Amino acid sequence: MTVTLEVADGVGTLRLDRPPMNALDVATQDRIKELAEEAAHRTDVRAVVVYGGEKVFAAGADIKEMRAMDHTAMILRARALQDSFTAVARIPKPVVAAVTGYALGGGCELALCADFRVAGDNAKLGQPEILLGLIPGAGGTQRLARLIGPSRAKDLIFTGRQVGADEALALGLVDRVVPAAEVYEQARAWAAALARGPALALRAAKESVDTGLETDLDTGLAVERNWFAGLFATEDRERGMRSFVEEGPGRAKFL
Ligand SMILES: CCCCCCCCCCCCC[C@H](O)CC(=O)SCCNC(=O)CCNC(=O)[C@H](O)C(C)(C)COP(=O)(O)OP(=O)(O)OC[C@H]1O[C@@H](n2cnc3c(N)ncnc32)[C@H](O)[C@@H]1OP(=O)(O)O
Repeated sequence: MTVTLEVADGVGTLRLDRPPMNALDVATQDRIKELAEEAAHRTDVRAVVVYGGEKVFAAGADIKEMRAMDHTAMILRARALQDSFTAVARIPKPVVAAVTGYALGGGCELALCADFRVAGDNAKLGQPEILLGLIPGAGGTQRLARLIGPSRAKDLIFTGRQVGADEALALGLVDRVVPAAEVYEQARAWAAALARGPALALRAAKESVDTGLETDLDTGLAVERNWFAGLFATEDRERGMRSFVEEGPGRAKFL
């Protein structure tokens, strides 16, 4: 199976394994959607790591498969492709991408669906679709511009150039750069720390920030205030405020 979901200690690892470069064919894209939806609903999954293995995250869509496609086939396929990646972005739990080696095209677009990206010091990211006469087709034009700004996103999309880990960190495309051998370990540790947090408050925070990026300010503020008020009904809120009052500041933190 090219994609699996392994769950341990509250962390679900969405693992791509389609040698040699984790090229994303249709079957893999569909499987990513299925497992993202499973991770979203499983109560034993409180945070997620997306991982392609020690050597490569994903080199993008399977060009050999795409080459056989005609315009009609892609018209029929394009929405399902975006939906498979949006399923990852919509997981209502913290998601950390563990980026080893190449994350190109659809691979970079998959990493953009995570909340955070930990990159190995040898990682190379980019959207090289322009070199194929295409543009990113799995959300990259939207998510990259929202993450690093429109002009930086246009630079990467117009040129198709790859950026190394240090430049990706400077751009804000990745959040942490670690030795290549430690990528999964560090990404999982981050996810595990978040998995210890108040699940509903984390869901509220993610949905409020993400919805705000997709709508007008008034709607975003409405989402925030509804969640803020709603969280007053939770046990986590009771416990958090009780521990502050009875045990002092700092007791409530979980990270
Ligand atoms: C109804 C039917 C539908 C069917 C169609 C399905 C539609 C799917 C649509 C998905 C669209 C996603 C949207 C996305 O925006 C579009 C893309 O992602 S386009 C692809 C973008 N990626 C790239 O352009 C990267 C291409 N690869 C490279 O540049 C290089 O391989 C590399 C990653 C820089 C690594 O270089 P090297 O280290 O030199 O290694 P090789 O080049 O020799 O590669 C090793 C081996 O892997 C194969 N390979 C690498 N990348 C891909 C790929 N993207 N697709 C397929 N195969 C790939 C390469 O051919 C070699 O294979 P080998 O020769 O060993 O057999």
